[in-house]
Amino acid sequence: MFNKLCLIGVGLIGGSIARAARDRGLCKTIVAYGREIDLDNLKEARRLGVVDEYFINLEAAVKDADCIVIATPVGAIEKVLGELQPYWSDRAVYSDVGSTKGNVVDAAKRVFGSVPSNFVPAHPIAGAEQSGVTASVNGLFDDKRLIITPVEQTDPKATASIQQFWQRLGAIVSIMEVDHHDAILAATSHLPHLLAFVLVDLLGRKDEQVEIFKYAAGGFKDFTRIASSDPTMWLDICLANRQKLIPLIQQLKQELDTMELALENDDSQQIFQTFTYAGQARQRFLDQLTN
Ligand SMILES: NC(=O)c1ccc[n+]([C@@H]2O[C@H](COP(=O)([O-])OP(=O)(O)OC[C@H]3O[C@@H](n4cnc5c(N)ncnc54)[C@H](O)[C@@H]3O)[C@@H](O)[C@H]2O)c1
Ligand SMILES: O=C(O)C(=O)C[C@]1(C(=O)O)C=C[C@@H](O)C=C1
Repeated sequence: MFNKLCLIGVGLIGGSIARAARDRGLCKTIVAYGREIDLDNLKEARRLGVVDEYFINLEAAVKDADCIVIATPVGAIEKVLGELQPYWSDRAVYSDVGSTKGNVVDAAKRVFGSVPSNFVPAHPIAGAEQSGVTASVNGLFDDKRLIITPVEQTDPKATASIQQFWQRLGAIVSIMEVDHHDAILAATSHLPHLLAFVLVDLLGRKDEQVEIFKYAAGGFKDFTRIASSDPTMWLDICLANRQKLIPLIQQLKQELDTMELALENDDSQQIFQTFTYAGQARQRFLDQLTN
């Protein structure tokens, strides 16, 4: 599909894109760009054969690349776009994988005046709590969703090219408005991560934390897996999407208040109804996953 794929940032997601692209023979050459502080990770990416070559010089990295994917934390994307601007090529298609899209589109507007027609914002809804190229895996995107959020200026040909790329990487592609993407993902990804971080923070500060964790098992482990996620990545996501996240935190506080009151009043009906409805709603989610 592409002659040269350049990944700006080759961590869990960038590395998994490279692996899938290689597996499926989608690109002749795959290279990565990183900063000097990323050198160990870049060397590891080369050693593992995830990329053919790595660069700490951006001009050399993007030279002759016909697809450039930004796979850094979302807080770094504006800086990366600024650095890419002098080498921006009309012959290439550009994309990103950031977990939030509004801030990426705003960053592109600030850097370029308007979103370049060959920049196609995208977000794979697949990942893990680990980071770095050593956490990258083959098949991460197989049958997983990927959302593309083109804007008015986006060239339909560039959108089609990124759509085809992700389909051939194994993903199920949807197209969505930027704002809608951020609202949906705030609910199903950003709020749960914030909750997991806050719960473990609360328990981890208690005097009896050693004992608490000693007797914690599956339920706690399942609920808190995502609290092991990278703090920088999640700081960036939560700040970038705070407008959508804050109203959800407020609704959650109300729901917790309702539950507290129900417990105080021994209101079994209210508690049972909530638990039953939640179980049914989760079943609908599971059914959708398998269909
Ligand atoms: N981890 C997930 O589950 C997941 C899922 C979907 C999307 N995302 C999004 O994908 C992006 C990457 O996440 P990840 O999990 O691969 O993170 P990661 O930490 O594994 O990889 C990010 C890489 O970017 C590099 N980097 C950071 N700043 C840079 C800069 N200014 N210039 C060049 N390189 C830089 C880092 O050295 C690192 O190798 C994030 O925007 C994240 O929101 C993550
Ligand atoms: O499974 C995980 O550990 C993830 O964090 C993956 C997950 C999520 O489902 O919330 C995290 C962030 C992404 O933007 C997309 C997917």
